[in-house]
Amino acid sequence: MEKRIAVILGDGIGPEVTHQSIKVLNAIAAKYRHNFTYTYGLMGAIAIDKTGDPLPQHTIDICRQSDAILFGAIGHPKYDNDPIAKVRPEQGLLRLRKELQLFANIRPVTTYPSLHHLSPLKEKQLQDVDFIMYRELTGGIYFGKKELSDDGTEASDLCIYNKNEIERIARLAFVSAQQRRKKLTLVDKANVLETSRLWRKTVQEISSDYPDVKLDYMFVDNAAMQIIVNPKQFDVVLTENMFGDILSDESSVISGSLGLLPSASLGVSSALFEPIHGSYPQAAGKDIANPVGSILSAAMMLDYFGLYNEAAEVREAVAWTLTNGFVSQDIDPENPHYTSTIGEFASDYISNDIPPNINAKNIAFGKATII
Ligand SMILES: NC(=O)C1=CN([C@@H]2O[C@H](COP(=O)(O)OP(=O)(O)OC[C@H]3O[C@@H](n4cnc5c(N)ncnc54)[C@H](O)[C@@H]3O)[C@@H](O)[C@H]2O)C=CC1
Ligand SMILES: CC(C)CC(=O)C(=O)O
Ligand SMILES: [Mg+2]
Repeated sequence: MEKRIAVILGDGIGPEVTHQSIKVLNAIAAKYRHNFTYTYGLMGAIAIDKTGDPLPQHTIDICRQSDAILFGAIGHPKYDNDPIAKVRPEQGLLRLRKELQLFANIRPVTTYPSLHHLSPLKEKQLQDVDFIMYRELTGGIYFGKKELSDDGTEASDLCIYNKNEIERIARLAFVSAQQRRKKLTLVDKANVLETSRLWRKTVQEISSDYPDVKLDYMFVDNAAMQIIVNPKQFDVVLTENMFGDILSDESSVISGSLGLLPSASLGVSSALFEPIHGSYPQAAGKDIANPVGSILSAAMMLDYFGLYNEAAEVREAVAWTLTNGFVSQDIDPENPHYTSTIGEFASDYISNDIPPNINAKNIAFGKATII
């Protein structure tokens, strides 16, 4: 199969984690005789530095001309710490999502038994957790009108949703629930927010088209608590943009680290795949970030291409690295491995280059060589 992949490495750890995904995709391509070609575009702080624009037209063009987009992360402390900067890296990502109408952000949350003992949560809370979050991605408060008063002492952000925006992602979430455990939880703040009431009304109305799915509702403050105390109650979680942003970072604690969770952002004719984390600037260039969220995003991309066996093999390679202790310092600070080592081992596993009796404890920190 021939696929053109637009790659946006971005800022901070974006390049180093995305390079591991490319290693893994290349191993898949070689093994299954696919031809993946990569075209690179700039976005974020690096794009501002080089062009003055966080999303240059060239990047939009290559994204439109590709079959899928693989994205790292954007963001830089020089903008985070400058509240009056007018041009910001995040504007690039938000604009790209809007331009390509990437309205459905899908974030699966699973746990790995081999990591349970490293989790801050109790083992019994982690067993059998398997849910998927459908986060609306092109509407809501992130895209509403922003205002700052002339004297700079008052600010507002408008949260706006229309029925169509709610319905199109809700239908995807219902279909996902039909293919899973047939439960859909709408998370909102309908006791307070008019937009949330529109979400409830719209989702209620279309629920009759999916009679086999049990629909329930949860206020977002309660959901933030339930995700930690009883995560296995969830199957498909549907929510608006900002709530989904916050709850999915929180959900990553169940898996073990923010660095583990992948995502797919689907639109009408484009699809983008990115880990849910940001640019983690403290780790940039140190080869210590967890690449698994990015690698699993590449697996979601393979699913999107219809390459289900290949996607399953990438997930198997990741599970193998985690089970055998090839993990980064966020997972195991006592015995950490480099980002690049984990990527190499995952791709070697796919290429069948891994000796069966390999053990992380016999590997020097950061070196993909057996002692
Ligand atoms: N999609 C994107 O590109 C996003 C960009 N950002 C931007 O990223 C920058 C940093 O934001 P933060 O709030 O610090 O969020 P962040 O997600 O970059 O990092 C938060 C914390 O999560 C952990 N972490 C994140 N990714 C990790 C990885 N791969 N491996 C191991 N640990 C990891 C680290 O402990 C880190 O301090 C900001 O400029 C922000 O605007 C934030 C979220 C998403
Ligand atoms: C720029 C932010 C809205 C990105 C983010 O936090 C996310 O998509 O998870
Ligand atoms: Mg986020």
